[in-house]
Amino acid sequence: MRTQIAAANWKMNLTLQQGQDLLSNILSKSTSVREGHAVIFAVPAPYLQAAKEIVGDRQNVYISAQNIYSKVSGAYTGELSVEMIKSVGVYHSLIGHSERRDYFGESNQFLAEKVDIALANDVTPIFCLGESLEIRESGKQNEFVATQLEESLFHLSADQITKVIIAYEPIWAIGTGKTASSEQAEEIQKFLREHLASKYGQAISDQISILYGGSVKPGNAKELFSQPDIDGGLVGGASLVADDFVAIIDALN
Ligand SMILES: O=C[C@H](O)COP(=O)(O)O
Repeated sequence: MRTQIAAANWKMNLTLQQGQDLLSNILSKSTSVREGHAVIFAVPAPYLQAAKEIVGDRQNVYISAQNIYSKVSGAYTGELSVEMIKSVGVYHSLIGHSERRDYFGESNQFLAEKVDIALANDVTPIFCLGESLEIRESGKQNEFVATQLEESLFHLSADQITKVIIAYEPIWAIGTGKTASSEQAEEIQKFLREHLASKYGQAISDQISILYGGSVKPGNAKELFSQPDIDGGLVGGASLVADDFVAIIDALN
């Protein structure tokens, strides 16, 4: 059984106090996260340490960065390194969120470097991919996400790929209130798993958690997460509301 994951992405929202209150509130309502499940909070960089302190030694709850740079240290003003996040006890990072790809021009090749630096430093990449509305309407979504996988991840060894969490996020469903139907999401996530299997074999592919992201809400989480190739969600807007995110955690299989 693959790990079933509810991952919150706060994006560029909340003050420190608001973030601390939200996290404490969620953890007080979701007191234990059972084996086989994981709850991850991708918080703004200045809050990583405080968030980590709130989580303490709770089992299966993790704090994540929203981005890392492809180098360990050096003259890269404004960037965040794996060594920095590890120094505050954080061992996860989103990599390749569509907002990073779109607004900051992050290419598949550049993201491959970020994945490499993360894995070389025992940081788990939560690697995001997904197609735009234009690509979806042209019917080329499978081809597009296959290229994203190939160019950023297919250089990894079988051992390395099992350490990556993948999040499929159709750009047209992010923050728009339009969710991919559970059939649409399952269809492409099944394809992603088959594509991983074509490279690494079914046994390896079956170990990789593939999350769905894009307007996940309490009302649709259960149906999405009950699909065979959807192993939880990467949640933006609804992760900013304690009761909503707790309901999404509760919807994990
Ligand atoms: O990282 C999360 C995704 O971008 C989804 O955001 P959303 O739940 O607000 O649509």
